[in-house]
Amino acid sequence: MSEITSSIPLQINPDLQEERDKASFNVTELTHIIYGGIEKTKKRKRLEKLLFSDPFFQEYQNVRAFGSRSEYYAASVKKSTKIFKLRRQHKWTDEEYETVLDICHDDLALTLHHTMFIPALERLATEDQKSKWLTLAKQYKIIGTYAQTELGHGTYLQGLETTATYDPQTREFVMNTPTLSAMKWWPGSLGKSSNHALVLATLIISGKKYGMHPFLVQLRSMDDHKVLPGVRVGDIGAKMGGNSVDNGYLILDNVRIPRNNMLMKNAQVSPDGKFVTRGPSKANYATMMLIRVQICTMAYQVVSSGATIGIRYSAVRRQSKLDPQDREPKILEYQTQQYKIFPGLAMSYAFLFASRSLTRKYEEAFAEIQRGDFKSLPELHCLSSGLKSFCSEHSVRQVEIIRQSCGGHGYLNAAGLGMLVNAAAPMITVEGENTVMYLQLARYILKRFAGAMSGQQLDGSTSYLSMDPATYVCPVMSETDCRNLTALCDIYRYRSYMTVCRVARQVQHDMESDMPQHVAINKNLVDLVRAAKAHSYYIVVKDFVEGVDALVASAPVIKVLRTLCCFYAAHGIAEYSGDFLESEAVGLHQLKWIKNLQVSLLGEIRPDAVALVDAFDYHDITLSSALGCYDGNAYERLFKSTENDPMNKEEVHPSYYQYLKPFMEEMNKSKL
Ligand SMILES: CCCCCCCC(=O)SCCNC(=O)CCNC(=O)[C@H](O)C(C)(C)COP(=O)(O)OP(=O)(O)OC[C@H]1O[C@@H](n2cnc3c(N)ncnc32)[C@H](O)[C@@H]1OP(=O)(O)O
Ligand SMILES: Cc1cc2nc3c(=O)[nH]c(=O)nc-3n(C[C@H](O)[C@H](O)[C@H](O)COP(=O)(O)OP(=O)(O)OC[C@H]3O[C@@H](n4cnc5c(N)ncnc54)[C@H](O)[C@@H]3O)c2cc1C
Repeated sequence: MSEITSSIPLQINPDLQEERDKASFNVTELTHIIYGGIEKTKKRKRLEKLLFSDPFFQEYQNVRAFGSRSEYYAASVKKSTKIFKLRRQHKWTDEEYETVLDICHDDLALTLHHTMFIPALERLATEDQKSKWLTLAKQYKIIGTYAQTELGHGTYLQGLETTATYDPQTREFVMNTPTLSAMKWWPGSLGKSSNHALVLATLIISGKKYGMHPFLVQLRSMDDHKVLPGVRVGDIGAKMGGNSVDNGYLILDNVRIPRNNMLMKNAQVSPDGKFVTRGPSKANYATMMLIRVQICTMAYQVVSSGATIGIRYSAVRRQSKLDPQDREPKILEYQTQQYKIFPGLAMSYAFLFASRSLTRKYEEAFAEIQRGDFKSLPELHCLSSGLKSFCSEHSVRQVEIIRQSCGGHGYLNAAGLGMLVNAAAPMITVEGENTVMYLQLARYILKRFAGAMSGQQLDGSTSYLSMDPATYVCPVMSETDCRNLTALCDIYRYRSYMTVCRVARQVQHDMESDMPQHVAINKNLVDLVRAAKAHSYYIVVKDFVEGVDALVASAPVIKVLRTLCCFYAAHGIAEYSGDFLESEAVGLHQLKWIKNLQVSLLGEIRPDAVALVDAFDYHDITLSSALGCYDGNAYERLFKSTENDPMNKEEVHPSYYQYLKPFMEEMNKSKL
């Protein structure tokens, strides 16, 4: 009788324990740094315990893995409502609620209610409107979504076709979807869940268009959830990932809403149809900026989860031979394996510091904006656009590399990596498609560069554009200098400066050659995006270096973070060496030294790799990966995962009786 069973051993896999035993630093200390202190870590643990003591959270994993789309959606609605109830019961703050979402690590059916609907009401409604709608939304007496994107337009907001025409006779807006391409298409929680939507539509008064404004529209009856007259709403279909969310379509046919349902913080329509604005013209774009900032944090969570799975698995998987006399090594010993996974590990810490810095800037600017001071808005818009694009692009790419690094098992749903990649992929598209957002940053950088050229003293993230390039000497003079974080940061800064400078001069030259501005810009779009990427890379490296420099921590923690920071910067220079050489930020000698350093740092990070991912302190249910579990019993967990698979419920699958059996019988009788 075979002794092979799917029971999970009680002890930690010795290969993983061995890694933990040799860590050079205190993992708990680093965990506290990651979560912002002991109290916050403890609070997170308490929330984790509260959530995961409910068996539903375990069952949910099964539905997610094996349920139909409809079952998955239903389970996700159940999960959302459970969380909403807990939120009310425990009076969670926004921060605590966000922690809960991090712990759940999955798109919830009703996510948009908190991530966009409520923030939009907070940012776009007047105080009177808030006291009505925000209160109802916070008490879950209405459930809403943010319906902006249309079938024909997502990026180009000025092209939105949904109309809100003011009727002064009845003091109502008449909401319409005039064409097929005008139907709302994509909003999360719209198809089946929400009974209200914040519809972004072009305001029309007496035949004149006044741009995009927000209107609160009731979609479904509050008694039986039936769709109201004039409204057509449904789900847009299955997606690559995120199928717990009912992204929807919406068609409005002469739906009348009271005048007060236009959110009027930034612009008002008086009862007799007069239009007045307050604040900057882009004030109605405020909710998108908030989510762009949050996407940077999400990118950190995605890449750090991927790194945790990849590193733990690589420490327990043994394959092939290094030393022919020795046993098969852990695949983590192979330099190529380290080269696939450690960039994701270093990126996790880079994005942790960068997203923290961006969030701080956002909070400061938001407080100013609330006081009516909009001076930081352009800088924040561009910084968040660039970092949203940079962090999402790099994290999604890196997690896919990590998935590949787990070989065949990485392709299984039970590995958790495919789901992670598919759920993270939309970060590249949502809240402004990355290329378009990079171009928003590029436009800002060009203006700032022009300002610097005309002698303006710049501040903020672009202040370095005032530098005199003639004074630049590569700060890496010897191999040892390569470990100097400030020197590496300077190299990024100069590369960014030169990339910006080159494209700015080219655009200027093209325009001076009588090319219309839009032609000159389009001719240089690829280089403009390159400049925005170079600037974003510099900001992330700078935030990482400054973040580590400012840390108050033990020497071993500082040491390991400096090593990671150095690796992150060196790896970027090696990966994009063409750009760094072309901009003369480094010469061939320096590049060779930096590449050598990059490789030797792989070996330095290796002993601490497991401890560095343990510090993220992800719960097994959060990671949802047989390969990345804390105990390292990957094979047992993989085998165990097959038990719940409906494919294995019967010894003989019904398809045998339906198709295979008759086919075999026919073949056996055939004389051919
Ligand atoms: C939790 C995860 C859930 C995920 C849910 C996903 C939800 C969603 O996806 S909701 C839909 C998101 N949609 C988007 O993000 C749309 C992206 N498009 C846009 O934001 C705009 O169309 C955009 C910015 C590309 C162009 O805007 P447009 O009005 O044409 O302005 P544009 O002519 O380019 O710029 C005009 C000025 O406004 C500025 N500006 C543009 N946006 C902003 C802003 N948000 N804040 C401040 N200034 C801004 C520009 O910098 C520019 O300044 P300047 O004149 O000084 O150079
Ligand atoms: C999972 C998911 C959830 C979403 N949730 C919501 C939601 O809740 N609410 C909501 O309103 N929307 C939502 N959206 C829609 C999302 O915001 C849009 O898809 C996004 O803004 C991109 O717009 P688009 O689809 O029009 O892309 P497009 O603009 O059509 O992009 C296609 C290509 O055109 C290029 N392009 C377009 N314009 C330019 C330009 N000016 N310069 C250079 N290149 C350009 C882009 O770079 C891209 O390569 C969601 C989308 C997804 C995938």
